[in-house]
Amino acid sequence: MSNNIKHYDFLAIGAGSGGIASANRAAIRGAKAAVIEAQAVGGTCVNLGCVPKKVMWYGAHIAEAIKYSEAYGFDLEQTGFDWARLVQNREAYIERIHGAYHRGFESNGVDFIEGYARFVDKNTVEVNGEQITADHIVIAVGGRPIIPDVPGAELGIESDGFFALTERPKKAVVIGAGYIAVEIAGVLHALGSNAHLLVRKDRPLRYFDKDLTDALLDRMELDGPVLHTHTDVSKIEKDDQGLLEVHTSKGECIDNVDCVIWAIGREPATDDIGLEAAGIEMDGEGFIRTDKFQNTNVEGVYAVGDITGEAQLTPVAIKAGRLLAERLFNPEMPNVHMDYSQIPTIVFSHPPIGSLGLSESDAVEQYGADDVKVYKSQFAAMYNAVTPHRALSTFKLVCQGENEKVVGIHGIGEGMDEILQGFAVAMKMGATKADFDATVAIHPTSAEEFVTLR
Ligand SMILES: Cc1cc2nc3c(=O)[nH]c(=O)nc-3n(C[C@H](O)[C@H](O)[C@H](O)COP(=O)(O)OP(=O)(O)OC[C@H]3O[C@@H](n4cnc5c(N)ncnc54)[C@H](O)[C@@H]3O)c2cc1C
Ligand SMILES: NC(=O)c1ccc[n+]([C@@H]2O[C@H](COP(=O)([O-])OP(=O)(O)OC[C@H]3O[C@@H](n4cnc5c(N)ncnc54)[C@H](O)[C@@H]3O)[C@@H](O)[C@H]2O)c1
Repeated sequence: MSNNIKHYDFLAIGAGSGGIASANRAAIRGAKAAVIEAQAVGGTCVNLGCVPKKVMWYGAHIAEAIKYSEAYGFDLEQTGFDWARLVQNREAYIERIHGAYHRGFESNGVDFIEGYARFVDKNTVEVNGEQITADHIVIAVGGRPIIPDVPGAELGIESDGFFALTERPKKAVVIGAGYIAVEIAGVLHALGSNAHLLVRKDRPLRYFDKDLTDALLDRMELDGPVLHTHTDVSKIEKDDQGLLEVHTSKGECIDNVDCVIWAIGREPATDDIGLEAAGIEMDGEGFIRTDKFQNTNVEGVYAVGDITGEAQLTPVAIKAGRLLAERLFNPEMPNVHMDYSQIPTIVFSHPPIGSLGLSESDAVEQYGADDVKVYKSQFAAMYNAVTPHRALSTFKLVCQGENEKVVGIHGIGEGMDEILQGFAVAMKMGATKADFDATVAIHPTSAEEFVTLR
């Protein structure tokens, strides 16, 4: 091998959640490791996903608290809201995270290479005209938002564009029914935009337990944003004033819109990374499917994170990346792999939704109705109870079998985003309803509902 070709034990393509985690862990285990990134270190989660989204959600949370503060005795006069200042502070925070990543690379001995990588062969990639070789290469290139093929679609933005907004839209139309659509529409509404959410079927988040989405529909009806069900977009046009008109399949036109946001899913970023040069196979949608060890069809090449099409969540990419590095470089863990079952998830809606395991309908389908028992509570969280906003929370456990093993934990309500993690440990350990009942409640909380369900 020529001396001017850099060679590594482990090379990650993409410095997002999966790439960073795997390269750091490989280096910690003694491998000579590098990570290549074409854009900003941290990837989607840090720059265009979880982090900026959660900051906006906290902003929305404060707006809601101000709204109901009167009932708590406050006499506030809100004279304005500075979207630009929130964005500036958010981006400054993200800059600090970038710094922390670079310090992490330095202390672990990971080389950070800026540039766009393409495979030359299974052990070689080209970046900035330079070739780099590695014994092990992990593809962690993530995905990007989809814009559909609808007339005028380009007049809209997607989640990346949402985070680039420097002022609050006056009237926004969000199209889509998944996490991103629900979260962005909720944030816009709470921060004072006239926000509309357009879904093609009867409700957003259709793959979640129906009791949760029923409750979400009630909240949207009570609080907003305006939900348009059974609505497809047929075209988008610009009016004389430069505002947008969103035409729907129902023959309606939502006019005077200054921001249209597509949130209809993400596509894998595999189209231009030279997979064919290395003989790496994709599925029909462009995802790189792996076995449980994150192996692709080519020896020495792996994939982790969103690009695998598995649960597209940051902690999943991180865990899969770390476990891959352990398997490759830690002799004590030669067979370790990610367990993709029982992944807890939160939708940062208003209020948040938490979900883990089987929905009631999935449990019935899997085990039969006679083998499934559901415990459910609807209640007004104390936070709301003293305000005129008597909105309800819904918490439920789905149990299976004679010993009532908990196979599903679901909730929508204030605090649910922080409640689920601990219960996820219990479920992972195989807890039964009796174990929940044997646990002393913490009062007064919403979480105590889960251990007092009858
Ligand atoms: C709006 C939004 C909100 C989200 N909120 C949450 C949340 O609250 N919680 C949660 O768990 N998940 C959330 N997610 C999902 C989460 O961001 C992803 O699951 C996670 O970032 C996936 O990590 P990854 O490493 O697979 O890919 P990414 O984080 O997407 O990283 C891939 C990186 O690879 C780089 N890259 C691509 N091609 C190349 C190349 N050829 N050469 C070099 N670099 C390349 C890209 O620039 C990118 O930085 C959200 C996503 C979005 C879009
Ligand atoms: N809180 C979180 O953890 C969080 C937040 C945001 C994103 N994410 C992750 O990112 C992934 C991507 O999120 P997403 O919301 O983009 O995708 P998604 O796959 O969750 O939802 C896309 C939605 O758009 C709908 N859709 C598709 N084409 C459409 C069209 N032409 N018109 C109208 N609707 C259409 C689909 O029916 C689907 O409901 C999620 O699956 C999730 O794993 C997680």
